Amino acid sequence: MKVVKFGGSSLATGEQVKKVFDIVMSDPMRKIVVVSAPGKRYPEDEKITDLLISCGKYYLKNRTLDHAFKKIVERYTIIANDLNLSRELIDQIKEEFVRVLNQDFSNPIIYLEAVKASGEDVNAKLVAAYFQQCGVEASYMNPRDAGLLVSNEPGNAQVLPESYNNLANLRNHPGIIIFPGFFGFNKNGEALTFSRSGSDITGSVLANGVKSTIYENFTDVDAVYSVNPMIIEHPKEIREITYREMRELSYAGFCVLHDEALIPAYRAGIPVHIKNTNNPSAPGTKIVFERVQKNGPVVGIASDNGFCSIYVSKYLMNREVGFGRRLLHILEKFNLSYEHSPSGIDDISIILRESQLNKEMEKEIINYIKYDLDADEVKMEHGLALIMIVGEGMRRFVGTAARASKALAENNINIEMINQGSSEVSMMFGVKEMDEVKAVQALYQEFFAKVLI
Ligand SMILES: Nc1ncnc2c1ncn2[C@@H]1O[C@H](COP(=O)(O)OP(=O)(O)O)[C@@H](O)[C@H]1O
Ligand SMILES: N[C@@H](CC(=O)OP(=O)(O)O)C(=O)O
Repeated sequence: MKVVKFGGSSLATGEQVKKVFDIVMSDPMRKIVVVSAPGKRYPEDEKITDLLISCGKYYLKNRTLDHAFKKIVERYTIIANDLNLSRELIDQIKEEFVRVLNQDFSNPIIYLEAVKASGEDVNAKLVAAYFQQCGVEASYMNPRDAGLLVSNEPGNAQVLPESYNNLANLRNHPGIIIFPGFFGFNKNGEALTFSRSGSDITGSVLANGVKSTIYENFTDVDAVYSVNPMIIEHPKEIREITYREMRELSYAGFCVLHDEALIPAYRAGIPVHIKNTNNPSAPGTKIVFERVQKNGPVVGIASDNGFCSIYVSKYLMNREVGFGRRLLHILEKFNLSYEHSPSGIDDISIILRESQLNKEMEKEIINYIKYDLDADEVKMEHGLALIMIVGEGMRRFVGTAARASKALAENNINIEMINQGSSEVSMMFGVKEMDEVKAVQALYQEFFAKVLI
């Protein structure tokens, strides 16, 4: 049995849904199909999930349907019409969105979660209706009926361990199951979503639950590339990558797969295969336990921006037992998570996502650190980009950091900080945001220009 996930780009139009159908039908092992809500048809287009967020917020405030609602119904209507689905189904879709928008308003956060989840839920019903119309035994599966239980963390839910046993029963379900991605239910029966792009997580969780032979994740690119294709044109394709390498790269900016989508598959030893809905015969990328080392130490280079650093210096910090703990405790008080913390004898930097902070908090944090920790200097630096070079081979190859630093120096890029991951499969370079693209290009030249993948 195989679990197959199709992302928003694979379901953005009726034509795309037909491709999805052909792909599923071409392999009788493909029994569980996880779907996202329709995504962008072209770069400036809007994703259904974004439209739902804006429409839900508006309805909550004004109790009237706005322009976003019209666009949502229009998108599903176009898709349904392209697939020759009945007028009745289109009316049901509209009624379903009106029903979701008129649910209990008492908890605005829970309300918005249900609205967000409805994009996937309605799409799964639509896709199931199309499969049935084509004469295939297929049915929509509600995550609540399947027992997909999640934690009470709106917009960032985690799967509860008991879900896996519940989901195992799907193995006995007749025909093809069309399962909405992106959300599950808490123990009160309320819909809660994973973080954005979380349908990838649903696919991986289902793959683990039913012990799928493989988890196939269909998207709109031929493979995972060694670098974001928006930065380098036609970058080298990765054929095989380990779970650990892929998790590092996903977390650091390879948005092709959600970084939390690897662990459930990994724990059950299920390989993940990234493939292209628009070119299903392309070999794609396999995510596996171990791979044969080819072509040097680095498998991929990811980057992301929107980071800041808190630099703290204090003479004899090295001798002060508990300094690090007290510093991190201050961040904990402000409910801040951090990414890295490179340190020296008398100083330490904490790298955080800027979006967690505002000016007020910033001032307060600096004061706390200055006075509670009696620091000599505390400063906040904004506008940082983090570049991550990743590869299991880095453990064995000598001189990877030197090659990377030399490539950056030759391109006149100042390195603000360097941090090697403890597992030695990743190395982080902090640069100014304005240097991000140039830095990725320089590193790509250094590590991939002469490689034959
Ligand atoms: N290293 C990479 N390899 C492949 N795609 C990448 C990479 N980094 C970023 N991407 C982007 O990820 C996109 C696919 O992810 P996403 O839009 O979430 O797909 P889906 O709609 O299938 O969920 C690609 O179109 C590509 O622009
Ligand atoms: N539709 C949700 C979940 C998702 O996974 O979407 P996509 O497959 O288009 O990344 C989102 O936009 O976040």
